[in-house]
Amino acid sequence: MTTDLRVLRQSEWDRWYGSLERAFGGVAETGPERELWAALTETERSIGVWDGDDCVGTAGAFTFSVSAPGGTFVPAAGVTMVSVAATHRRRGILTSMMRRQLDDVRSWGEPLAVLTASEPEIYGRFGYGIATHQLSVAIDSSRVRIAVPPGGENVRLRFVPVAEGAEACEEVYRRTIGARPGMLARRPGWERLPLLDPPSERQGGSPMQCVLAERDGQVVGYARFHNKPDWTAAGPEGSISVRHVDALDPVAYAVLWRFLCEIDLTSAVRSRNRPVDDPLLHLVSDIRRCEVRVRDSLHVRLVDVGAALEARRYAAPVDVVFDVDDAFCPWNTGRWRLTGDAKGATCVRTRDAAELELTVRELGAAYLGGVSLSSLAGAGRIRELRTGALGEASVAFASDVAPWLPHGF
Ligand SMILES: CC(=O)SCCNC(=O)CCNC(=O)[C@H](O)C(C)(C)COP(=O)(O)OP(=O)(O)OC[C@H]1O[C@@H](n2cnc3c(N)ncnc32)[C@H](O)[C@@H]1OP(=O)(O)O
Repeated sequence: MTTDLRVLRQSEWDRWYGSLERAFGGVAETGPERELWAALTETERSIGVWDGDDCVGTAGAFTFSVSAPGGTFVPAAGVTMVSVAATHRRRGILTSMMRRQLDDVRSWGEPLAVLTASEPEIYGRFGYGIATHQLSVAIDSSRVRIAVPPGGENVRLRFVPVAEGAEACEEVYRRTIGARPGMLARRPGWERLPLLDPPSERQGGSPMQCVLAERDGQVVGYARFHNKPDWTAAGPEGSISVRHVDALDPVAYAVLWRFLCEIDLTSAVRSRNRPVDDPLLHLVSDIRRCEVRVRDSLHVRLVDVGAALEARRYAAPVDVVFDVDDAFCPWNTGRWRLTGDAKGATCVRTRDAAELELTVRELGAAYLGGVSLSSLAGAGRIRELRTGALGEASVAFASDVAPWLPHGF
């Protein structure tokens, strides 16, 4: 069997996307979802694998800018829409697409590739490391109270139609992204993504509802959610499924969570994607009645080790020589001296003795400051060759605020 791997043509998009949909189970998306993904697909950065007229492999790459420790933004390829037809699985088609894609990303000059994985086991072999995690929380809101700091009485909440509130919500999002690593600066068109409201995302609940938080007439936060009514012999047991909560200050944030937890006729509030250091964890009266689960979120791949490590800032002065092994992108393999602090960094090739030995996966995992180098070393994934180098680098790589990817792509 011979297959043809090539850049996607606009005229092929429908067949290409249909092949992707089938690989994810074959349940067709709604019209608005399909239309949005068609508009967002960057065909010239996407590849398809064809067996005759049949599309048997898909992979896309969005043009992203990802927030990094120190408040910088790093150009990144947002790897997406990866699939191989079930009829053609496990004969190397994914590997061939990853090969082509990482070569392309390198030629585009983007130091990073990032993705969210359908299964976390798939991408490590291509040099991706798990850099951010997310919490899912299920709050027993019949028992848990939310503590609001002083000033809550000055925050006014009001329902607005989702479309009417969209611009104000997007502005709040825009103002929050620099504060956490791992967030995406949304390019024009992407503001439509959080407004998608397909039944598959509603957890059996209502269409998306939107509440704005305002102070002195200014929007300072918002919550979007679904309300799922339920009745038992004992009375109402409705639940709230949170889609988004963002606020510009702690008071507005707490007021929004209190609102979500106190909606009449409901006794549970669930959210599938919160930061691992979400202040919510400190607002609740009873953490044991908030089921919390952690999972992987953004996987990061350093496509150009030198450029990537220079593009972020460091929490403490660091001067360390890494010996990097990168089997899939050998141009990264070798010794690199990173010298940096909170103001900037250089990362250049060196012949000096190596101080830390690792693979490019560990650098990807630690890149956004949410996974510590010491923790990776504890798992035997990093070798310290100069005593003290690990601790110094680990402190420097850390981020005060946990990195977080607020939405998939
Ligand atoms: C960023 C995203 O879009 S994530 C979405 C990924 N897509 C999906 O999950 C859709 C359903 N699955 C698929 O389409 C396919 O099974 C894919 C894309 C995951 C894998 O495609 P394939 O062409 O079968 O992979 P390929 O043959 O190149 O496998 C390469 C290696 O990865 C391994 N591998 C592939 N898929 C998986 C998996 N799901 N779990 C664990 N290992 C895997 C293979 O065993 C192989 O290992 P080896 O090199 O040690 O032999």
